[in-house]
Amino acid sequence: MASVIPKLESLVVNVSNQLSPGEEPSRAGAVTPGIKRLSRPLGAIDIPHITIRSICCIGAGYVGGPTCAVIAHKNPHIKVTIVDLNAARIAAWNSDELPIYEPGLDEVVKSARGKNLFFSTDVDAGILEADLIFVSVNTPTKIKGIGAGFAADLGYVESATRKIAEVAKSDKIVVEKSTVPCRTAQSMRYILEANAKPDIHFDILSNPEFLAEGTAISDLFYPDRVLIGSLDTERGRSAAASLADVYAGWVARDQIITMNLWSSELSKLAANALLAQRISSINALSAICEATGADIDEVSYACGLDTRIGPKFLKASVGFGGSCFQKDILNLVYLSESLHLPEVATYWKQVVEMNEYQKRRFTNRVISCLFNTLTGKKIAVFGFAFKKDTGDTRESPAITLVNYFREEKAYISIYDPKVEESQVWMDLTEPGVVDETEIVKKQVSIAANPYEAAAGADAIVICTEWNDFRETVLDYERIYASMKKPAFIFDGRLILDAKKVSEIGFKVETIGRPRTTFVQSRDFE
Ligand SMILES: NC(=O)c1ccc[n+]([C@@H]2O[C@H](COP(=O)([O-])OP(=O)(O)OC[C@H]3O[C@@H](n4cnc5c(N)ncnc54)[C@H](O)[C@@H]3O)[C@@H](O)[C@H]2O)c1
Ligand SMILES: O=c1ccn([C@@H]2O[C@H](COP(=O)(O)OP(=O)(O)O[C@H]3O[C@H](CO)[C@@H](O)[C@H](O)[C@H]3O)[C@@H](O)[C@H]2O)c(=O)[nH]1
Repeated sequence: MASVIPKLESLVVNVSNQLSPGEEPSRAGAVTPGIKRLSRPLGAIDIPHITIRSICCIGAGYVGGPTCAVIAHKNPHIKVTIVDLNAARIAAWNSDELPIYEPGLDEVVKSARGKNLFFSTDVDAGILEADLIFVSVNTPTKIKGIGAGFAADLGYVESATRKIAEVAKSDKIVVEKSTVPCRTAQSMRYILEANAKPDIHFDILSNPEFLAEGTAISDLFYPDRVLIGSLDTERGRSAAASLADVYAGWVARDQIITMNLWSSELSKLAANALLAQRISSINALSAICEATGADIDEVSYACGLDTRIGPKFLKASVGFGGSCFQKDILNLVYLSESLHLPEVATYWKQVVEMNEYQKRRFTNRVISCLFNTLTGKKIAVFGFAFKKDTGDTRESPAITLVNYFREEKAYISIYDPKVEESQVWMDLTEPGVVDETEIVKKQVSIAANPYEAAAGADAIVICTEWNDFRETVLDYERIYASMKKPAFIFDGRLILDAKKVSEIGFKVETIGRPRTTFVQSRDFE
């Protein structure tokens, strides 16, 4: 696998003159009868196109699973088969315990599974049968080789693409669902055409996914937009029309947008970069609030009322996590560097650096409030998932914080309502290091509930904004009674009514609000 990665990457960043005549992406304003392109909705389809009867999705992960389950649920006439090499994951999709937690997902899967929705490890059979194939495999940040730490590892995309070329015996529409660097579709086309059987044609579309974890089902049911990128050729437009029909099973036509392939690929990276940038901006301002007496929630509210800014994604936090934001921004940084645009690269990199700073800054505040030492102290960590309503811990800020606390020789007790215990040990250890879990367990334990986590603790640190941690849900008086005194709460998610909780006796420290306790050098109040 590793040996093919540089090949694909070099194609991705060096293809400026490699399109065939007549296959140049459309120019601004070009309108094809029946298809409105370039940010305009896809209207009534009056160009010939095939009706999709069978879909295969390669990759049964956080995106492939929910997205294609919803497609099946909303299109009972389409057979949808989701395939994956991971047999345990497929077995879980076929069981009562789905492999991912997502509100509403169980109902959607149960409505269609066994009727027109199937989960299988038989990748070849899925490909053979399908008219349209989603490639929804992982595209993690490369950890070795050229671009390590920044570039997307396209090995899984390449491998899935080669498999399609090897197996297909009829024309296929191949859809990039994974988040990929700009011009990956070109690389996929080279691979498909170079390996295809005679007289078999592949059309490639980009159809990035914008769902957020925790709200995946409602995001899929009511998307802000569905984006389809295609070549501006007759075949490209026709393939886009076929995919648009699938979404039109439940999405209004004027929300289905078509544009050129490269705009579509870049729009996905751009949307994530812009969202993450808002969080880093508000987190940077939270540091100013803490030092001045301003309140970040009030600042967010005031700014968000400006209709040009809007209120969403302005919640200060202990830092953004999740499998996408950091990975996709680093991908954009790498793309910018590959295109010899160092200033652009530096600009976006700062969004990630600010996020790292926020996690360090919050940890420093915990240490400083706890009288400048964590040695031997017990810290209860409330929440380990990267956000509420998911069991996903990828890039969760809680992992970074727990590691910082460990370095300070604290004992840490973690409670999260959805994260599996085995996942916590995986996240806190290096892969392949023998017996490391046993070493970690000397300092870290997993609690069955928040009361157990907090018992005997010096401080609670709220890392995830689960509703379960609000003072309206938890009995903080009981928790206070069980803790060492002074008992601290560090609210890294702005979910508590600090006044109410401090009335119980807690010392409450909230991100983006001035310090209330043990201020040595300056009186901020
Ligand atoms: N997680 C999200 O919320 C989200 C949202 C939008 C877009 N994305 C993007 O979607 C893509 C998938 O993300 P995810 O979170 O679903 O990843 P994931 O790791 O949960 O799932 C990917 C799956 O693909 C399978 N796979 C890899 N190579 C395969 C192959 N050759 N054949 C069959 N199966 C194969 C893996 O076994 C895995 O189960 C990524 O590019 C990601 O950036 C993710
Ligand atoms: O105001 C905010 C909003 C979010 N977050 C944090 O940001 C991270 C990401 O949250 P969110 O964007 O809601 O979840 P994701 O599942 O990572 O979804 C993002 O990444 C997906 C993968 O590309 C995209 O499809 C989605 O559109 C995009 O929102 C989480 O740690 C949140 O707690 C904040 O700190 N403050």
